[in-house]
Amino acid sequence: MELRMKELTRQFGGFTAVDHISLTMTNGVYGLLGVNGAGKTTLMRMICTLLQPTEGEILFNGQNIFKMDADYRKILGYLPQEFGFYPEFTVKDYLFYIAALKGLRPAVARKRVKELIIRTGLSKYTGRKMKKLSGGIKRRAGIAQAMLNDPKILVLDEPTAGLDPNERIRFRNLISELSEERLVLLSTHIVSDVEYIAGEILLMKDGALIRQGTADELIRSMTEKVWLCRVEKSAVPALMKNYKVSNIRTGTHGTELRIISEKSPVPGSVMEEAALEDVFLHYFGEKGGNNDVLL
Ligand SMILES: Nc1ncnc2c1ncn2[C@@H]1O[C@H](COP(=O)(O)OP(=O)(O)OP(=O)(O)O)[C@@H](O)[C@H]1O
Repeated sequence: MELRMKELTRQFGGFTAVDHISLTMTNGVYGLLGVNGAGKTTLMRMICTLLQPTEGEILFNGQNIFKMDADYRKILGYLPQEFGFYPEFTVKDYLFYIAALKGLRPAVARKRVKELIIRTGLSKYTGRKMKKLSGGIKRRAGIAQAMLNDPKILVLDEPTAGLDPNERIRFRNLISELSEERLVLLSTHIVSDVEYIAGEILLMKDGALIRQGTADELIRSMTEKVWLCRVEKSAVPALMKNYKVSNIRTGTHGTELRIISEKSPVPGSVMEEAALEDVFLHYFGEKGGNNDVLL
């Protein structure tokens, strides 16, 4: 299986939200990582045929997905950032409703709903109204609906947004499990969401794909280094202004900063091994302490 984007572009008026992206994906988990407004949702909406490209094309096994139309949607599952549901529906009603919309035969729908309720850990909540579910449980229902047609391509837009750390880990594990024998594309601006489960990480900035690779490959692609610097508290504002600071820890013996920089920022800085969070800051971070995406 192959999903291929060729020079994919989407403009809104004069603004280019997705800028000539060329990419080939096969089975496995792809993590689309970028700051807010990078163009992740726009890209995903095109992959889900909800938005026409201004230029370029998307091919599934060589066929244009917009021409494949319903045949393509049969093999697609999509969890949007905000997904609509009738608030009065119970989880079970909701899943059967989506199964009907997807054109599943009743016997198949019954089997799939049952399987997915177990797989997504929804057994306790089947009779609960959608409007009464917590964010994490609602997203489990969202994943279950996206999986109803056993899609070959599963697209998840910020599936962990607003989840607590436990739910986030549960979700990651679930996505890993679901990724067997299918392509999963998930978008996030949280590094840890993709660090362990994405075989391939795609870095998106201002509509373009600026890098792709495994976590290790991306770490090796850094031209800057990571430094641990212990300084007096009074030196912190100047360092924050002039460097990309990924972490600050204040202790009894002064303040320790983790800084991304080509050269040692202050005498006595110790070079540290880079992590994926540092890669994010290397490519997306700004000097001047404006790194709230990370902190
Ligand atoms: N329908 C639209 N009309 C005009 N501009 C749009 C439209 N949809 C998206 N944009 C713009 O395109 C850019 C990319 O938006 P998009 O939602 O794809 O980014 P994103 O990476 O998914 O961000 P977020 O993580 O905040 O959802 C933004 O500047 C956004 O304002």
